[in-house]
Amino acid sequence: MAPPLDKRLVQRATATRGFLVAVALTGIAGAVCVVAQAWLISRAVAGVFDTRSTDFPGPLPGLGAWAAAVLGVFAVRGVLSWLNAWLAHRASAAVKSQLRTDIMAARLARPADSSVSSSALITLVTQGLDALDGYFSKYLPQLVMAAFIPVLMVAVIAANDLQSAGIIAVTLPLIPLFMVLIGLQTRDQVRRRFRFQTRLANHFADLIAGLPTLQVFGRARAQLRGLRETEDTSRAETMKTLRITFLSSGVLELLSTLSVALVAVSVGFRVVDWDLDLATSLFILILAPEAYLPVRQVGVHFHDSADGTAAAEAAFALIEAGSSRPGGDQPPPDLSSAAIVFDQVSVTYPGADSPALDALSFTLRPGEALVLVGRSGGGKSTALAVLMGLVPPSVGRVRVGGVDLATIDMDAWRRQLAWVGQEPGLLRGTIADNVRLGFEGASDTQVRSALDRAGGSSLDAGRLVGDDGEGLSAGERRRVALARALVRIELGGARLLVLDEPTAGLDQATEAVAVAALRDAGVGALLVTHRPALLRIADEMIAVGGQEANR
Ligand SMILES: Nc1ncnc2c1ncn2[C@@H]1O[C@H](COP(=O)(O)OP(=O)(O)OP(=O)(O)O)[C@@H](O)[C@H]1O
Repeated sequence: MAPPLDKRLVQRATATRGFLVAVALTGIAGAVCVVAQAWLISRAVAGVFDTRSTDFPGPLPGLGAWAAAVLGVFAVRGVLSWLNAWLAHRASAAVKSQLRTDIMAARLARPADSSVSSSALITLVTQGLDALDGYFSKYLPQLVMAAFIPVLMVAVIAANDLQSAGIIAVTLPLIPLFMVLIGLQTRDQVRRRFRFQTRLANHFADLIAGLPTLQVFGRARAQLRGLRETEDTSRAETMKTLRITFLSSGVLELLSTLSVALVAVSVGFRVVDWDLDLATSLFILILAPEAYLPVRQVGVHFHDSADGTAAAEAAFALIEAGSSRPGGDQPPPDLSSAAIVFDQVSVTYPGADSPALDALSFTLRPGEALVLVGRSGGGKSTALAVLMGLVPPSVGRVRVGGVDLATIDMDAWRRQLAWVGQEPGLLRGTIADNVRLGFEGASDTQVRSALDRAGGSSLDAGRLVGDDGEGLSAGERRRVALARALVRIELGGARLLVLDEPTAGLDQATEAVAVAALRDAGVGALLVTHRPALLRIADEMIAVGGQEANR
């Protein structure tokens, strides 16, 4: 079973401690109202039946005052319970927002982390964390109330009748005991359900993204079958969890009902024997279930919150992985005069048996253009990712002007780089907006000039681009990315071009224009390409993944 109180969740809830204290206080104030209400009802009812009662308020008309008092307490309880729910939801919203910010910061620290897919990340920050509502708005406040209210109830009952208080004090701990036993059985089930739900969400996201391919290959229907199977499994897991939830609340309900019945039997016998007056017995009978209720509710809300805690575990794993930011604090040496040295750099991705990049060594001097060549899958893109600080070397090191890249401030280092990837990342907005990612202050004329020199003279800078470059051809995306890199060098002060097949998909004439622009950029370049036009501007070729180098 998950611990009753997840320390990491509560520690993260720094913004919400005030809220949580207020939630507990309103809950306890509500319990005091319950005691007052029980007292009023028991006196009023006993007064009607027990003409010998000294508290008898008089004949029936006098009951009006009692009824008004009970209604007053009801109203106060209503307000307190509304306030309690409002505060709990505020606390939950604040924690979720804090966790989302932390997850995004962790992802930004390790943007190339392949251990969590984008769709899994999206599922986690949306519906995953929303499941924490149950934890913060129900479970946590209930846990605090379960710590105070039963003690208050037992103390009040003990002041009136020690025997009833004794029965409650003995039977009450059985409920948490059973909760622990049930929790031990449900822990694995809850985790399994969370995994299935995440898998279903990922499967669905993949399916939507790959729909055109699946249609062309005539596999869309087969995939739908697969989706249905995953959905069926997820439904079966949900039903299993629900069965356990209903069963466990039934067990806890039965246990507390039997315990209250014990109190009722003991009180009943003593009322018959005139050992206990009617008002006190009614008071105890009304209060007894209230002593068990908060503890029982903890069990109910524990299941409500289980999805949230499973999501929180996934969130913490991500945040903790992201807390080890690549790089350090050292300012990077200026690439106009510093050489980059790869010294026996190897990378083995998590879970892989063999290295993706094996003992790569080369020196890139200032202003030099160096091309990485080699078989597909040989590790060329991985070498570029190491240079940009997106993937840490598993073995070996990269030195810049003699300084280990692992100790350099990554933000400052990346300001010296202009990057064009195999699949350039474009954001929703205009083409000009995407070019300005290279340098925010670029004027319209500068954007236009960069687009022209990148072979994009036919591209309208004001044209809208959808999510992830939707609406642009692969070649058009590369030209926008090239223009962005040029702006980065000319206006943003970048000193090294990092290019991964930047002219793939361009026709010869457009490629010639782009290559000329890259040659004229006047900075060093580390590029991966198989295109002869680009190979010609290289000062040196480095073999990666087994192919011989050609000088
Ligand atoms: N994020 C990742 N997680 C796990 N393995 C990866 C990851 N990225 C790449 N790989 C694997 O590492 C190896 C090298 O990949 P990389 O993309 O660096 O090769 P490449 O030489 O650039 O290939 P290509 O010329 O086809 O673009 C491949 O076997 C690839 O499957």
